[in-house]
Amino acid sequence: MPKNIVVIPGDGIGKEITDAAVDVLKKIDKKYGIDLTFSFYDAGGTAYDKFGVPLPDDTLNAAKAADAVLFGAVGGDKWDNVEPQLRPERAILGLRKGLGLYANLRPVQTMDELIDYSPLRPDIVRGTDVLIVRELIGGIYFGDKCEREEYNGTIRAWDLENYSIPEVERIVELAMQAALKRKGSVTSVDKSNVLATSRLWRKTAAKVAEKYPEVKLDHMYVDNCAMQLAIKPTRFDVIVTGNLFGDILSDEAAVLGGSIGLMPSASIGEKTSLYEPIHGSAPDIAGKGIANPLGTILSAALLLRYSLDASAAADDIESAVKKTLSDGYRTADLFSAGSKKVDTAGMTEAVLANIK
Ligand SMILES: NC(=O)C1=CN([C@@H]2O[C@H](COP(=O)(O)OP(=O)(O)OC[C@H]3O[C@@H](n4cnc5c(N)ncnc54)[C@H](O)[C@@H]3O)[C@@H](O)[C@H]2O)C=CC1
Ligand SMILES: CC(C)CC(=O)C(=O)O
Ligand SMILES: [Mg+2]
Repeated sequence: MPKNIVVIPGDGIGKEITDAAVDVLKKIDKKYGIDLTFSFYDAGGTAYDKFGVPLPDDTLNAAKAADAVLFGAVGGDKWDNVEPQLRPERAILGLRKGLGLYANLRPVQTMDELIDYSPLRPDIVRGTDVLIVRELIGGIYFGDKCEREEYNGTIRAWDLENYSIPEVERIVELAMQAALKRKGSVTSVDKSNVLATSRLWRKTAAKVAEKYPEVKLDHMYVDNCAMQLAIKPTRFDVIVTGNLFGDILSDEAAVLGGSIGLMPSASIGEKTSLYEPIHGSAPDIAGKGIANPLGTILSAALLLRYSLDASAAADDIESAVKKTLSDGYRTADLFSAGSKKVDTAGMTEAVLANIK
């Protein structure tokens, strides 16, 4: 049975990086005979320009029916004045909600080959291996919001943060399960000294943890966590947190790996899963052919492992990426004297050459 991969390039560098990952998947498919088929759909500003909506029904329906979704990124200054409900970012939020993708897994590792690319000291980042488990379809990104209302003689806007016990339970369960296969430690990150949602989060996390005596749970405030990631990242194994905090902490943690362009993610939930790099559409470099495709290529590896049960193929891609980096190939975001500077196409060719 062919496996149908729905590819949604989106905006900005989205097409450049998903093209690269599809080339890698095609080569892997030839080698392992997985029988992949690819179908391409619009989303984001690109879809808004064509159809007047950021997430056409066709795209959402195709994603729901797919074996897995590979997503690039959406957004860009061009659509800054579009009304909020039609902004490009609604496409990725709508896909996450529509597919029930409540968990976003963002692994961050510092490879020895890239130790010098972090702005942090090598002795601080060496050995970093963190899995950020971010709740993805709740919290402030999905609560009621008001763009503008009169209040006390002025104008205000607001966004509502809410979490229910089942929403917290299922994400903490997933983090606990992940920790069992890793170093057995979970840090639950919140702001329970201030926020009601965080107090519910913390209590619920502690309750779930009672079922996992072999996992060590600790709680940390998000402001401290942001600092600990910069001064002692190796203290973390699994971090579980809400939608907003997870979004911010994972961009920060990307610095530990060398570049945001390297960071993959898997969004999983009720049925079809979606795979995307953690970065956005990078309008500042879009169309130049210089984006780092490795975050998307590594997301394709996660797709093979989690959605298609093709672990050997996933390992193969990850080894090819490691070898390419240890051979010294670098896109501009990681370039320094002495390494071999390549553009998106050059990096993709180098990875393909390492899949024998
Ligand atoms: N999942 C998604 O579709 C996401 C979309 N966005 C959207 O993307 C747009 C741009 O947002 P920004 O805040 O600029 O974040 P961004 O992640 O797109 O870019 C931040 C910085 O990282 C660089 N960068 C990102 N990916 C790179 C890659 N693969 N290779 C080399 N350099 C890379 C960019 O050039 C830029 O300097 C916005 O419209 C935002 O809403 C942002 C995050 C996620
Ligand atoms: C564009 C946002 C909705 C998402 C984001 O920044 C992310 O998922 O990392
Ligand atoms: Mg983000």
